[in-house]
Amino acid sequence: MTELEILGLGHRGDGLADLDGRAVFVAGALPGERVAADVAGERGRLVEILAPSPDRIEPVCPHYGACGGCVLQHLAPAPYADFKRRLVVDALADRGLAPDVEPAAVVPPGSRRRATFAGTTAGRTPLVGFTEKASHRVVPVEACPVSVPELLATLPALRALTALVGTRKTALDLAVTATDSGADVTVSGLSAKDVDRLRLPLIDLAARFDLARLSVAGEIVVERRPPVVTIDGVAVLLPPGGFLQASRAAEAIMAEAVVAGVGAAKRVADLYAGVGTFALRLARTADVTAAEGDAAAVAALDRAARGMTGRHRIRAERRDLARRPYVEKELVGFDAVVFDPPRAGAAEQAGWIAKSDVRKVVAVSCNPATLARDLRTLVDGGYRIRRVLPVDQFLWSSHVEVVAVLERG
Ligand SMILES: C[S@@+](CC[C@H](N)C(=O)[O-])C[C@H]1O[C@@H](n2cnc3c(N)ncnc32)[C@H](O)[C@@H]1O
Repeated sequence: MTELEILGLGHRGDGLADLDGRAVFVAGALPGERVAADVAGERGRLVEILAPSPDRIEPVCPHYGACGGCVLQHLAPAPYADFKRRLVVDALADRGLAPDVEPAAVVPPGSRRRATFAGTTAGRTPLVGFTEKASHRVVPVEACPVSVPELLATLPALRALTALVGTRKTALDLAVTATDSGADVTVSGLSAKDVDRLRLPLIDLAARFDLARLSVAGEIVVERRPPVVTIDGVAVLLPPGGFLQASRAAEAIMAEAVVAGVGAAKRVADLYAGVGTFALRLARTADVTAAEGDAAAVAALDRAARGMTGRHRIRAERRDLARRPYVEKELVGFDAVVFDPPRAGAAEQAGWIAKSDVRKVVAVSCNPATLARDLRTLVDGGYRIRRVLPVDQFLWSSHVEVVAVLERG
């Protein structure tokens, strides 16, 4: 057992101590605390809090600590929001960037509308929940203060589905989105053969639990109601397992920052557009070219765009932007570019934007490290960072979204 003084928080939310000149990370410990820990390598297992921080609070979730979903429920709201902001400040500083970073906008509890549960069995008992931190073990959950009630209301259906599938070596991935028309459930970890074997009971299960749609192993097994989400008043029919911002509240904050960042631009490129979270809003004031790699998302956006009235045109294009980014000459004529890539960022694409004459750029990202790399490229190309807004979409996790607005000159 070793006594440690906790000096700060690491970027995964663990307490950070210095032991004879080397860093030790202690999950559950807070800055300013003195703790006893079992240390192995760079990890310390918290055994006892000898002197607690005044910022320590009681976690709201009964599964906190066992479930690997949340890491910072024990930290008071103000230092917690500051931690999220610091993640962004530090990532930018690592690339030599020091713009003003606004306070993090934190979403309320109970606002997450999509989650991937894990389903397994213990004997014949189905267990549905989230996995433990750094392990495949499933921690069954009854509550999840992060999620909208509609997500939790699917737990009985997910348990019945897991029981129906029976014992397997690896847990099922049960992705659920709470849509305007009910739960959209997408199961992976099964084969087409499993679907053939279980088709009728799966259809029956979807009816019994009133699921809007159930897709398994890439196939829509039953669609009882089209799973629709409304984006800025436009109905979008979601493709199974397609991307959607995890919280409607976060989506609203991010979209407002994107629309304000684009400002009066009349021709906008929305790159990595998904089903149109930003494009549909931007089309209120601008012609939008929306590029996205996922064919089903492009089709959904195209269909939604055709259904809107009183807005500008959206041209939806399927394109792999990692292999075929918008190059300098294709960017001519756009007043603004929005890009919102996956975690790996948009290194190539940012390189081309940096060479372009586009006046305004809005970068949206769920990974501060790759965002910082891409912003560095843009700044080196002559852009100035006008705004950086961290958005805490993934409550009590160590993840953060960011919207950054840049302008040429
Ligand atoms: C973080 S999501 C953002 C989607 C959208 N902007 C939104 O807010 O809903 C990233 C999107 O990039 C798409 N994507 C991933 N890799 C891509 C690639 N190489 N080329 C084009 N799109 C890609 C994904 O399908 C996903 O829709």
